Amino acid sequence: MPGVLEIRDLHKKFDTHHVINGFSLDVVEGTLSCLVGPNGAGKTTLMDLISGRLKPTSGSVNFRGFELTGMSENQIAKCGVGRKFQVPAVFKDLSVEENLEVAYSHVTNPIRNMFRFSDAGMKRRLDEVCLLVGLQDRLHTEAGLLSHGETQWLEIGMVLMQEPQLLLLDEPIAGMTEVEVEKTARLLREIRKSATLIVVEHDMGFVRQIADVVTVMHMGSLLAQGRIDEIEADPKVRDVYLGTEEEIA
Ligand SMILES: Nc1ncnc2c1ncn2[C@@H]1O[C@H](COP(=O)(O)OP(=O)(O)OP(=O)(O)O)[C@@H](O)[C@H]1O
Repeated sequence: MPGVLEIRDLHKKFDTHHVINGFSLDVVEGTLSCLVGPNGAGKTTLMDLISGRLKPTSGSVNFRGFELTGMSENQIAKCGVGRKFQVPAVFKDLSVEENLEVAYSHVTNPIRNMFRFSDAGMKRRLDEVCLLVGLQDRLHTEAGLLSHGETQWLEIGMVLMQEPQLLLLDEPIAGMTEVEVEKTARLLREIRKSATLIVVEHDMGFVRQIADVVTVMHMGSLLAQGRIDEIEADPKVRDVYLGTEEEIA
């Protein structure tokens, strides 16, 4: 099946340090892929290259026919690629609703910010997103007063305001309670109904819960890709990442 995202022979060097080393990948539309691999494998750098935060040394990142490598971060966002970082970047003094409004205006058009209260499209999206991330009862709460989990969901909501077709998430459950993790798993499966997701994740229990496809990186290259059971049984993945059976369990 053709990929909605096609990465070909991607390289990124920081001086002499070859961090992404001939990485190629096809991501199928409507799937939730988990990107795993040892510390320093290049996962975050890869997300930075897809979202335009970094420029590759060479290679191609094609999303829905658009070559992203020559585009700015903002242009890439407008093409439908949304990114959520591990550390939330919400505006703590603004309410949940205001944060979502700002996120909507930011990508559509900054000038829209001035007219946001009369924007019916934004209101519709705000209602949809609040319901999806479960913050409909916290609309008027200052973001700084939210729990850790709620803050993460707000930030996911802020990215969703831009209606991304591809959503990149960096370790979304870091620091969450068990209940929050369950809720986040449900949320990501729900988002998957209308978008493709790539989630960088270390927690293999969570990966088992959510992933359609698992992509394993090692030293800047693709080591393996497949269903979770295939990945967990793959000797080369066990060698460099998962370790022994006891460690997997
Ligand atoms: N701006 C930079 N300059 C130099 N080296 C960098 C830079 N950014 C990342 N690196 C190096 O690139 C390598 C890959 O880092 P990256 O953060 O992408 O790995 P990762 O797989 O996300 O690791 P982790 O799971 O620990 O977050 C590391 O050795 C890191 O030190």
